[in-house]
Amino acid sequence: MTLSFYKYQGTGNDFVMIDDRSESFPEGDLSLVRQLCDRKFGIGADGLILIRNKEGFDFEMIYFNADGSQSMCGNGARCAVSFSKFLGIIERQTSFMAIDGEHKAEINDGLVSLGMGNVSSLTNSGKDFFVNTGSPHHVRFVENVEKYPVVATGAEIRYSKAYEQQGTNVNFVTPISDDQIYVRTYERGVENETLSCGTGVTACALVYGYQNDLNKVNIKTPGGNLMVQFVNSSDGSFKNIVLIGPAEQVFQGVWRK
Ligand SMILES: N[C@@H](CCC[C@H](N)C(=O)O)C(=O)O
Repeated sequence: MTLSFYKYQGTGNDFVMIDDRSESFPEGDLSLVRQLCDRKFGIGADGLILIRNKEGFDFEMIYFNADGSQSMCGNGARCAVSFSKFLGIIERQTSFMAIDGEHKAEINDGLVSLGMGNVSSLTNSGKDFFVNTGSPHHVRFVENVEKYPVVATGAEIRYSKAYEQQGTNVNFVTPISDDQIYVRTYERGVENETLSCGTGVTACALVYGYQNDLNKVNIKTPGGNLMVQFVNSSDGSFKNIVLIGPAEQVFQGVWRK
């Protein structure tokens, strides 16, 4: 089998990107997805994205975590927008389909602004929060996130009774200033910490915005900086949510097996 691919990263969350408008990728072959994402025996990535044609939209993004499971991916979607521009499918603005529905996005000077789905509520989980931003996210505020045991505690929460059914991503947050937070994320489907998680930082920004009556939050992650803007209704519901940050092509190649 021969497969042409591109590698993209968005604040260090990295993806194998495949132009699959011909629909030749065997999308049901999850062991192939796992193999391609394997960092020792494959190309290596947090996830794999197929770009396909979709009637009524510029394209469809089909996202797989490194373990073959599927969900919405914010950083992956920003990379998919950048890749679609590279392929000549879009110019500056787009409307595309993802697993959680339609998204609109725009590229300006390498920065991708991605419209996210509305969030109707934040749920309290003890002192923590749960928010679904297209993917499920547990949010915990901690003293010093740079020193926090993200992988050990993240795995404990992800596999806890409360999330037995679907699992969850787990975010740890330390405020840096009135409008900036530092976020580290344990990702379901990668089963490890990633350098950044787009739906995760969005969830954390909404919780911080709710607590501090903000409409915009800057986020630092181990992989770089992001910004989330939103209309905050002050009752735990949010609309016009936009995730903004860089998305870059790293290399292209051919995989043979
Ligand atoms: N890295 C992603 C989130 C990918 C999905 C997640 N691991 C899940 O299974 O819920 C992002 O940038 O949002």
